[in-house]
Amino acid sequence: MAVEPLSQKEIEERLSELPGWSLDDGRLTRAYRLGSHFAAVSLVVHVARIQDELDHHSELTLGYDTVSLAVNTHSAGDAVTGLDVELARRVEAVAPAHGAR
Ligand SMILES: C[C@H](O)[C@H](O)[C@H]1CNC2=NC(N)=NC(=O)C2=N1
Repeated sequence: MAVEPLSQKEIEERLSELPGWSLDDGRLTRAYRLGSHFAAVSLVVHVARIQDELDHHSELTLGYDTVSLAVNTHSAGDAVTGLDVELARRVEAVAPAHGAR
């Protein structure tokens, strides 16, 4: 299935419903802070499962108590698409249960 790049306006509309997410250097990005290193690892594992389910993968970075994501769609020429928004929404839905803020 071909995925189309979102326009700048479409990206801004989607971002208005994703607090904490922004467009940075052509990718949707968000950094979370967790309550411990183990909580951060746990969120990474959960995100990895979501990414495999969606077959869509961010650059996912683990710090001591931080988890950062940056994603665009390689198959759409590294544009931001609905797949990136879907991944962001799915991660937002589970992050609070890990104590992410
Ligand atoms: C073969 C596999 O489905 C593709 O390489 C998928 C995997 N994950 C992906 N992730 C992202 N961010 N963009 C892609 O185009 C992409 N393609």
